[in-house]
Amino acid sequence: MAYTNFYNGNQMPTIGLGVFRVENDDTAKEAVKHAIVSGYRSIDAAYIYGNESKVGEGIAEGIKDANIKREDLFITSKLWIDDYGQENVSDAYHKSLNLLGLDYLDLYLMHWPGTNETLLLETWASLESLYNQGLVKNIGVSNFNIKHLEMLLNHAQIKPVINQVEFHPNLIQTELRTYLKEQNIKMESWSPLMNGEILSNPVIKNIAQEINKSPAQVIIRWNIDHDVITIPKSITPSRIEENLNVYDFKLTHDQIEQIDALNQDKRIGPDPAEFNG
Ligand SMILES: NC(=O)C1=CN([C@@H]2O[C@H](COP(=O)(O)OP(=O)(O)OC[C@H]3O[C@@H](n4cnc5c(N)ncnc54)[C@H](OP(=O)(O)O)[C@@H]3O)[C@@H](O)[C@H]2O)C=CC1
Ligand SMILES: O=C1CO[C@H](CO)[C@@H](O)[C@@H]1O
Repeated sequence: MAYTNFYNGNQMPTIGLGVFRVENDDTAKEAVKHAIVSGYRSIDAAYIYGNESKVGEGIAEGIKDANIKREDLFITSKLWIDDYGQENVSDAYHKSLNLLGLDYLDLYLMHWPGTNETLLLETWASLESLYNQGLVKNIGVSNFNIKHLEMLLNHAQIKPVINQVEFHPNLIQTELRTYLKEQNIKMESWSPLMNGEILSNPVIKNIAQEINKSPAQVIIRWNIDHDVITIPKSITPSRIEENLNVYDFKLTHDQIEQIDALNQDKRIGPDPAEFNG
């Protein structure tokens, strides 16, 4: 497993398993367990996904079956907008911990900026408080655009280590990526495979054929080559394994440029400037 360094010296696995739209039953448990046994060390969960309890069971069984320790894993969850505000954050954090069966998270993210600046800043201050109390190892944000980040950084005591945003070959986020690099904040990509849609793109398929890898592996490698942490979701054991198996090759400069050229600034999810849950 390869790791990405945060500005604070902590490290996060470059690839993790996403669990959005995974049923809160044995599907979630088995996918997470299979991922851990196959070598994954990072899981991207969220309260709003409604599956933290079965994800937690998968984590517990994965630790046992892979014969590793909790500290070997990097578990992320996200604070949903309904729980923003100073009076709610600590309860929401502990609610996620209880569901996951954990006593700390490696990373807790504000899931969306929302449209209320005061509430955003108050909520970030509450995350800082969790961090300062040693209850969570790292704090970060998700779906923040440059405007949200500038506002946050004007007030924050602690910088987010990460911004998790939509990123795939049709939305390459050049401006935001440059800004995050300048700020020393890591980018993490959600829906890296465009929820499967981009896998049949002829350019991607061509490159995959050229190097004898799958389209998903090409895109995941393209994330790594752009220094973007990524969390492809799969509940299919062979795909879970395939998506981690990208460390024995690199894309050429030309192949990276071909994929970059697929950009259309096209989102499959909401625009953070407007979305409010
Ligand atoms: N912060 C945020 O606002 C958001 C965060 N996320 C996070 O990002 C994660 C990933 O994004 P997500 O939207 O789930 O979509 P992805 O882009 O990861 O695509 C998942 C889809 O691709 C399929 N797939 C996965 N691997 C392969 C493969 N090797 N070959 C062929 N098909 C494959 C999966 O099928 P199958 O499962 O059937 O194998 C599934 O249908 C989420 O699970 C979540 O953790 C997502 C959205 C928003
Ligand atoms: O991570 C995500 C998936 O679930 C949420 C809604 O159900 C989305 O808003 C969010 O972006």
